[in-house]
Amino acid sequence: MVKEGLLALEPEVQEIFQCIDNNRNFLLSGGAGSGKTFSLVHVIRQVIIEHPTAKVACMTYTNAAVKEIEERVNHQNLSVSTIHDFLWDNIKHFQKELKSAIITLANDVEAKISIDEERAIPTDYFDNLEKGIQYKEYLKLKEGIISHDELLIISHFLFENHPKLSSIVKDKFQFIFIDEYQDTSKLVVAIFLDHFKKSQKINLIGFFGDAMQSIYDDGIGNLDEYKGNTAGMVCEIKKTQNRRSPLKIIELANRLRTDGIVQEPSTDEGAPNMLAGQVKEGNILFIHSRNGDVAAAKQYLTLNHNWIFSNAKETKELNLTHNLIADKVGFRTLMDIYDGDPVVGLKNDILNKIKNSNKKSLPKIVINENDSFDTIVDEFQLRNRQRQLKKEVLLQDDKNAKLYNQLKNKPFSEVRKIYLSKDALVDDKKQNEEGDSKKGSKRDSLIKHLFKIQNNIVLYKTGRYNEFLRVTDYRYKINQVADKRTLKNNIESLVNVGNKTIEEVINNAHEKGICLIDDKLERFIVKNEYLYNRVKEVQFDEFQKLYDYLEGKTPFSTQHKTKGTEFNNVLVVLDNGGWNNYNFENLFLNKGTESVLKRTQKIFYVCCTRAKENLAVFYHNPSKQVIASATEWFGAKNVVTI
Ligand SMILES: Nc1ncnc2c1ncn2[C@@H]1O[C@H](COP(=O)(O)OP(=O)(O)OP(=O)(O)O)[C@@H](O)[C@H]1O
Repeated sequence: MVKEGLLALEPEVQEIFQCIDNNRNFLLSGGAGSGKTFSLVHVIRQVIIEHPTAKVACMTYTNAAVKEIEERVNHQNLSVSTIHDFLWDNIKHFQKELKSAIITLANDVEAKISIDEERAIPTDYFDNLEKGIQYKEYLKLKEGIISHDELLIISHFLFENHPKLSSIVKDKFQFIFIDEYQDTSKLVVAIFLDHFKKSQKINLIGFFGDAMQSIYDDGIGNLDEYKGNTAGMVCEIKKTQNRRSPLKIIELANRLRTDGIVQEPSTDEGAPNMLAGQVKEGNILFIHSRNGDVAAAKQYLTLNHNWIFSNAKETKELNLTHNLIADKVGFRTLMDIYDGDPVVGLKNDILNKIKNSNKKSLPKIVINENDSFDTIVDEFQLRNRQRQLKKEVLLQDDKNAKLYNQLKNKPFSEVRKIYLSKDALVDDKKQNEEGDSKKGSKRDSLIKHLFKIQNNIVLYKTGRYNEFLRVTDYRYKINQVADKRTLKNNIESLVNVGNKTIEEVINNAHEKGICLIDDKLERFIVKNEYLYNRVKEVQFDEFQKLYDYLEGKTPFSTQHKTKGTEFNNVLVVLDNGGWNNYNFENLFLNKGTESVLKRTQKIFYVCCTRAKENLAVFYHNPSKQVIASATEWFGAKNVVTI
């Protein structure tokens, strides 16, 4: 029987439906730009047509994919979420089992969950929790709060030991699709492919992804051990055509792949890499210089190849870390507060020492938590006499000394709670409309509040008045025309932030009724006094630069966050910023520690394959051997020195 609309679909999607018809789980694999995300959307749409009563869950990592899927398939039977939210939604109501799972795991020395208690954890340990077990951005196991890593471990345990749970989820979702499967944890794959089998109910799991693009160390990498044509295994369907990249980039990408998969340009006239029935040629360049000046490379591309870096939608500069980008965009102070606080660093060193002494067979370090931070620091310095005295070094710098003095007399029990993470600042995952942590934004409440203020400013400045009226807190005050006039005056006085500090703008936005200081922010300030005192003094216009960066309005992105996206012009900066998990020299020499080499090869593959027209790679001061490899990969005339 010819199915509705199916013939219009690509052959690989038709193959997927053969698997679906035979109740076989499947894996759609293919190199970058082969159109996996595109196919995922088609599969979901077709499933909804063919199975109008079935519920479909789709899990994905990248913002680009969430947006694309939500925009293109807007249907009540489809729920798109992260894997973590999916798991939590499905286990959170089983509080009794959850509590018992955590206790069992905490008492198992092999398991990676530990409740910091001297004794074995009794079975009634969580009986008096008011809100039960909760899932949050941070971990407080004693209070029943689990975070990302624990969620995976606990979910795995529950599905492993309660086949009924698998039945419930299988009944709820007849189709479960997982995008970018290569970066999914092994535990998650085990839930869907091992533990689901313990239930007789029928549902279908589909994976989409590319083993060469597994760029996070905690992912499964590939599904090799699950591939097969028998029930419960995954049937692999390969996409070999490339629809994104021009010829030269496809050729380069084929060299970079280490698994022997060779892509060919698509024969599809409608594909983005086709022009008048021909696949585009494209351009690739390897630029190097002695001084490592990326700005000079950009100028070269602007003058000689007409790249327009101010067009953030078309042109991107990819750097390995947010830290490498902070100076270029202009949010260095904020980055240093969240990612380089020397005093909190010292506190973390102490905590790590204590933690390690618990694990190793060394004498256990016991401290008095009521002692002042200063006392504990001194104690630790005495113990580690051979090391440089960090405190003394730290105090030589006036700014650091000021920070140290803020904390030195506080009890250690209080200082230990100061937790700073750059994710709270630079997570690019937007919060959902309800503003809750639900959809997994790691931004903290202060940064979320600043985003809210800046959203108001941007909407007004860009003339999107209706949207502005929908988001501003002033909306509740508007009863008559005069109120709108007041609002206009208020927002106009807020828009020009000049040299105002973050604190001044927060207060200003509150007083003018544009963005009110809410309970969440108030609680945050009380709980995070040290952090707030630092952030509040930074100029608001520095935050505005960060905002533009996270909203994709600057030409910068990290190499990891660029996965799943595509741009006309891509400049890849090969600088590891001191992060020795990556080694770009060894990438070209094909040597070095295997794990580092593989990791670097994969990130480089991801970066190069983002380009739809032109790719340039910038390398600071390469050796002769690196240039020799680059010449082989890029072609002699495409290796230029500036
Ligand atoms: N069947 C198709 N017809 C027309 N355009 C397509 C088709 N499939 C994919 N494309 C386009 O080709 C480009 C690459 O597709 P897509 O982003 O889905 O690839 P991908 O395999 O998910 O890539 P990556 O692994 O790099 O994320 C996109 O611009 C997409 O819109």
